[in-house]
Amino acid sequence: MSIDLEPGKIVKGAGGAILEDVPHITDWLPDLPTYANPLKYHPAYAAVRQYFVEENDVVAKDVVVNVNRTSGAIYFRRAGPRDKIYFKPEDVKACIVTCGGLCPGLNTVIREIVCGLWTQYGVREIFGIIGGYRGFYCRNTIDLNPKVVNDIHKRGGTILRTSRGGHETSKIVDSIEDRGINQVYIIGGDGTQKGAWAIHKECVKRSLEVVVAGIPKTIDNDIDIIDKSFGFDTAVEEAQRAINAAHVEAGSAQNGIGLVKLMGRYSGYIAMYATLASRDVDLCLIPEVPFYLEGPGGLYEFVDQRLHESGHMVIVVAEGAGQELIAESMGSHENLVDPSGNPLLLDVGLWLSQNLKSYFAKAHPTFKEPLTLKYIDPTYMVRAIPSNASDNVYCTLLAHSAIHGAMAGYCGFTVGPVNNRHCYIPIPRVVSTQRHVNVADRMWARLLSGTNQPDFLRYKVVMEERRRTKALKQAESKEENVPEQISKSPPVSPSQNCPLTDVDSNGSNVTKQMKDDSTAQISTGDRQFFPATGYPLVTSPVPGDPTANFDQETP
Ligand SMILES: Nc1ncnc2c1ncn2[C@@H]1O[C@H](COP(=O)(O)OP(=O)(O)O)[C@@H](O)[C@H]1O
Ligand SMILES: O=P(O)(O)OC[C@H]1O[C@](O)(COP(=O)(O)O)[C@@H](O)[C@@H]1O
Ligand SMILES: [Mg+2]
Repeated sequence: MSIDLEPGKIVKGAGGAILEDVPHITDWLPDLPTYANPLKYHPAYAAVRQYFVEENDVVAKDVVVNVNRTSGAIYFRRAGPRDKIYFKPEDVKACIVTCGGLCPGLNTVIREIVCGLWTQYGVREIFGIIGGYRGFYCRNTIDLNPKVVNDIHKRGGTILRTSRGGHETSKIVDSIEDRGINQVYIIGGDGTQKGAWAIHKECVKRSLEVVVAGIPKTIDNDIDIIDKSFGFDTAVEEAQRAINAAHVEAGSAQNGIGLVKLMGRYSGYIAMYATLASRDVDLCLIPEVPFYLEGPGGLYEFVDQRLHESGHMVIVVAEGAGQELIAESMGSHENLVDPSGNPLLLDVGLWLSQNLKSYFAKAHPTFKEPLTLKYIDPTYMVRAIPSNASDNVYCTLLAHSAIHGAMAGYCGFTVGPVNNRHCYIPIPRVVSTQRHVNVADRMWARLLSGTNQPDFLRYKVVMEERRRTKALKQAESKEENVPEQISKSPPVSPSQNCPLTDVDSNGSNVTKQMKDDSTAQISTGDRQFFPATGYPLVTSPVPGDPTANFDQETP
């Protein structure tokens, strides 16, 4: 998304420090009055010394730095209650909306925004927008108060319902204006936050006395900058149950494989953490590491080896893994998207199950007993549950940080912890890049050393060879001349030769030669991937990219 930080919001501090600040309602309504924060007189908070955040308190983006390169360090505005607020509590009309996919903890965030506004600030008019963004202009609101939301944190999902698509900025802002809403709390992922920024900009354009606060939600943990998203820990914990079941099934059969598919469209965090937590997983496949099946260093070879060693194994696959490989093996297919424009994924779990079964049934002579493969897909079960204890506390902090920011007049922000301290991050900053598992940092190395799985580094070479072989076969079957670019492929140097075992149409093993060509370009229908790596095309740093932020350890 090409939205930039507002120029006036990059503040230079002492010693070369840079504050990436968030908008404030006085940026476009400079003469607004201020009011004393009622928390000063609140029995619970009045006794807490230094409860209020100082105007110049900031949070460092990076805490691990080179001592010789501290100038130019980036900071965000610290979250928390301010001494002065820009809304009289009795004048506040707040609304809450949830958008995008489900995530454990949504109801807790709703509950804590309602209870926080009600009990800390004395706000009495709080509305729920039903069914995501389109609910602003298609549905009536519901009244929210502490009684209505009292028990909702014990339930999965969102009492406000959610949806994809339907973001029509002007209709939404018309509805905000018509209803007299002046605080808008928007809970959702990267798509939702982009929508929140569009709403904020429209409010500024219309000079409305309205603040927009974003609370980041993503079960995939793919929102950049913040330490971790709420519901992620719960999802990883729940995934353990599926992995345990897969392990039991696999261990109770000769040549047993338990295959578990977990969520993660572009980012394999759930799969990686579930693998690290479980210790029963032999192979973890994530979107950031494209894999291949046949030949040296391939998946079949590893499965073969692990089954011979242990008699069973567990594979965890993130839903976004192997998309290019599947698309390529399917030939032509439709590129479908959901109503928000997110690509609909091909089912890697089913595809992998079928391929493993047919490969080991047809092609593997050393197996005396057939493969027993159990495929478990707990994806929606993992995200439909209520949040666990630590996520509940985290959701509370997010909600409170959001209401303190909004009452203090800050807006156009996404709230979240950076290095464990909550802060207000300009929305453009969190949506301009997507967060990925950094396969060059120590967490992925821990996983590799635990599973001893292949690194699939020869992926590009294998894919290029597959395409060349396919093109040759097609040309031969059409009894045409071999196309010039295929027949004249450069000779392969002996050091680059590596055998690749594949299966011919009779099920026999065929050994081929392939060329190590790391500059190979990849094209797969209309689906877009990073050409040199096969990683899906997204805007953030990717593994192997020298400009990637290697400082950031995974959470
Ligand atoms: N670039 C965008 N601008 C405005 N609204 C968007 C944008 N991308 C997505 N949205 C809206 O945000 C909502 C949620 O987006 P989606 O991608 O489905 O989930 P998530 O927010 O979890 O990433 C949808 O209603 C969608 O229309
Ligand atoms: O079936 P749905 O609702 O589109 O959800 C599937 C997608 O939702 C996710 O859980 C997260 O999506 P968002 O964060 O974009 O809402 C993905 O992992 C998954 O691909
Ligand atoms: Mg998203």
